[in-house]
Amino acid sequence: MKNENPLLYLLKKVDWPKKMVFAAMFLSILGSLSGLLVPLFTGKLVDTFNAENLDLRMVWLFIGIFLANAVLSGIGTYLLSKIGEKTIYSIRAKLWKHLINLKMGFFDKNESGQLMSRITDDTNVINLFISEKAPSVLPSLLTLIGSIVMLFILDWQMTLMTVLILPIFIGIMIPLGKKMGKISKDTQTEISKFSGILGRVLTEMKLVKVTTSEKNELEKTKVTLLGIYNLGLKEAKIRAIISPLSGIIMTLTVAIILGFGGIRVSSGAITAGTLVAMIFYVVQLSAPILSFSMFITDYKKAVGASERIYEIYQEETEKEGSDSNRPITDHQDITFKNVSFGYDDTTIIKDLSLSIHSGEVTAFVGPSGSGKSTLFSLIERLYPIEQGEILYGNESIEDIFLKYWRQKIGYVMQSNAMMSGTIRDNLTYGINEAVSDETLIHYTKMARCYDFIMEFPHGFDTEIGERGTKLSGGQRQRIDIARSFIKNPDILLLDEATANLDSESEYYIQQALNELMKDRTTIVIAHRLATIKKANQIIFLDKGEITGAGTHNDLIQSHDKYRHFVNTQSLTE
Ligand SMILES: Nc1ncnc2c1ncn2[C@@H]1O[C@H](COP(=O)(O)OP(=O)(O)OP(=O)(O)O)[C@@H](O)[C@H]1O
Repeated sequence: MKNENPLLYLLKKVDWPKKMVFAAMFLSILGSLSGLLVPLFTGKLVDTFNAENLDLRMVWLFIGIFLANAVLSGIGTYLLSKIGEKTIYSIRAKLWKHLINLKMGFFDKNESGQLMSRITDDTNVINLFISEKAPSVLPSLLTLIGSIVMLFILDWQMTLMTVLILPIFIGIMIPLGKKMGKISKDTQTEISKFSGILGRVLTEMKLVKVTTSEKNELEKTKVTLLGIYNLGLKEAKIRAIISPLSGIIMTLTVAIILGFGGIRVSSGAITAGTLVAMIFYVVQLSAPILSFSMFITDYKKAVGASERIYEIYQEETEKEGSDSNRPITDHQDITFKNVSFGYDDTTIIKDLSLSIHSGEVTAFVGPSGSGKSTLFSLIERLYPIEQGEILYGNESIEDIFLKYWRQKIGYVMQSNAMMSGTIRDNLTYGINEAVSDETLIHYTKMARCYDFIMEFPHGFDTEIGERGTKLSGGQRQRIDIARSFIKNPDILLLDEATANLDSESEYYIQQALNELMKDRTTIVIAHRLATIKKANQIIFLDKGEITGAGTHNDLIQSHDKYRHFVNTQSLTE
């Protein structure tokens, strides 16, 4: 696996349009072969012209071959490019599909801007290679080999002298190509770093402004931008060597042919027509030689870009769990059995066992960093459990089809995550069937957000800006709650927001939550005394361990830390 060619690895993943590949190859081969006849006929024409009996049929045949060559090459090139475009489409679509299904841990480790750069910039480099460079390989190769063969046939001694230059050329090109590959890989890394910074800064612009960090951020990007600039210069230097070198080799070859050719024509060893044909072939050779010399560098660039995409492919996607058709019984208890978990080496959840009864309210309380949100992530199966298991009824949640499991759960996050788009888009995000206006009105009324939505001129179709920035914190919470109403989940994970809201807003949210929690298994990270008092059981979590469980009254009497917690946390009444 280690030494696998990453570009080849990506190409193997593509669904090739086999018939089209075959047709395109056939046409390009035909085009190249007919192209090889053109110099030969030109030579013949020169010789016949000299003999004073110009054969008109020959002229027509020549024009015919010339036109056929042009048309065949044109169609062949188009088809090859079409295959290139299809290939890159397939690579992008598959990469995106793989990426979106990766485990949460991957997204914790990688900056979103950098990932975006891999999907856009890196695939662009590969795109250039596949849809523009690679399709010309076969026709170029045929023209190259064919022209050399024809040259040998016409005059092998003279040809031998000219092709001796080729190994020198190749000997220079290969190390240059390698260097170019490395530069390209470094450039892509720098570009993705730059995209990473852009992504980070642009999404947290408010933080940048209020901390007056513009200058610092500009300084950071300066280094990266200079890095990209210097790498660009290095690349330009190599290209500056390659282009004139190819020119020199070309001129040298033509000079040899002309010099020796002149002598051989005058000595009668070859005809003038043969010399014309030979020069024609040498000229025809120059295009493929040039494109091959660049091809090595473009290939190295594409391999460099593929390597970074290959790395993403080596990351594991989320396990879907078993059979997608097996139904799951609703309203089951959730049981943690000796669950241990850590994001990396440090254990966050330690050998935790607990039962969450169906239809009841279980509240988690405990100091910051004790692992409450982590437990929610484990229930959502965002991270794989290291030891133990979580059961739904008698079945491990890992065995339930992932999509079904997550559809059973409504998660009202503390951050009240929103997508840019309209209020309607956000209310129905993740819901696959059409949601009628009546349903929206019904549930937004239950979530106490209908009135404020209607105050906007565009109602449900109001744009809320990136991550809902055009809404207030309280408004976002209620839209998030309404979203959960519409989803109608069996299990509700509720991370109560700690944001201090005015008493009216707080009252509405409380009403909405009470409504939402009815007839569901509710697991709540509680910050409101009202929620805690209502809970059927309260779990006190401390450094990933349960140190107390019971009702509010039980714990107030028996658990010192709990009593202290309730008294000092100034929980919202
Ligand atoms: N994605 C992550 N990667 C690595 N470590 C993490 C991650 N998320 C949380 N942690 C760590 O896990 C520990 C528990 O965090 P968690 O968010 O579960 O605590 P919490 O009890 O919900 O805290 P709070 O009440 O402050 O939200 C913390 O030490 C935190 O640093």
